[in-house]
Amino acid sequence: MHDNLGMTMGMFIHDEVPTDEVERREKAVSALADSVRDLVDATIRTTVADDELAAVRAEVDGLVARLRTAQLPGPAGVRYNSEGRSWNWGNAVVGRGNAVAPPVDIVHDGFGSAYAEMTLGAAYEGPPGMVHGGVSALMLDQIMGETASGFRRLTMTGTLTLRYRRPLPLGPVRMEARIAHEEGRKITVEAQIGVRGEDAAVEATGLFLIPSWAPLAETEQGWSRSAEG
Ligand SMILES: CCCCCCCCCCCC(=O)SCCNC(=O)CCNC(=O)[C@H](O)C(C)(C)COP(=O)(O)OP(=O)(O)OC[C@H]1O[C@@H](n2cnc3c(N)ncnc32)[C@H](O)[C@@H]1OP(=O)(O)O
Repeated sequence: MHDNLGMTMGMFIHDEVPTDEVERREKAVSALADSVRDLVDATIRTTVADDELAAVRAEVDGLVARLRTAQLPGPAGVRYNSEGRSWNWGNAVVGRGNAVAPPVDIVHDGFGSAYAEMTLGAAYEGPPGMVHGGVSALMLDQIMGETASGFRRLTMTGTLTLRYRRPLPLGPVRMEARIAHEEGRKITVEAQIGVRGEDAAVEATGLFLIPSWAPLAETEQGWSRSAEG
């Protein structure tokens, strides 16, 4: 039988880059990702003529070639240094270098509770003018996982249950998560996303597990910034 323990702690990359250097690079990478996100939005909504599209495409291809002159052999991974700083610039939700990720900035207001406010544009559409249900699920999974972990322990999503109560319009949205219950390696998190100040559009309950291969105890320093399984 194929076991499911394909992951190990060793998959997290110890990368001894000083924290100030990580932060400098993170700023630069985030700025580029923001511009690329803008490019995605502009691509979706542009009505310029076909020959102008072709001209823009040639310029974009040139930029891609420049970035490819020096790059990692695979995904960005989850990295950490011995100062307790971690970074995961490719993460599908909070990766600072990931322009495909929605513009989410999760705030942890104490252990076991978090929120995020963001504006979702044309790139996240499902039903006309509404946020795609999978995008809501994606963002909720991340905030719930981070809430379960609190950057003190490693957690992975075991089960995620969503109830889509009403459509969520594109535009400014808010999500919130909190730990509802905890027992051994099992952490239950409740969350919701909706228009700020209105009833929730999507409610979520999730069971997050500290995998059997990960330390159960909290780390001494914790991870000061996002990492994920
Ligand atoms: C750096 C930090 C920052 C962390 C920041 C976190 C941000 C994360 C955001 C991203 C989150 C993701 O996308 S994570 C990626 C999506 N999730 C995954 O890929 C997980 C894939 N599944 C697995 O790797 C594994 O099945 C695990 C780790 C979930 C469980 O394996 P295990 O650790 O060996 O667990 P096991 O001993 O079998 O079971 C322990 C107990 O849990 C129950 N259990 C096991 N699996 C499940 C399940 N899926 N749903 C419900 N319950 C389950 C069992 O019945 C058992 O109950 P009992 O008998 O004890 O009663």
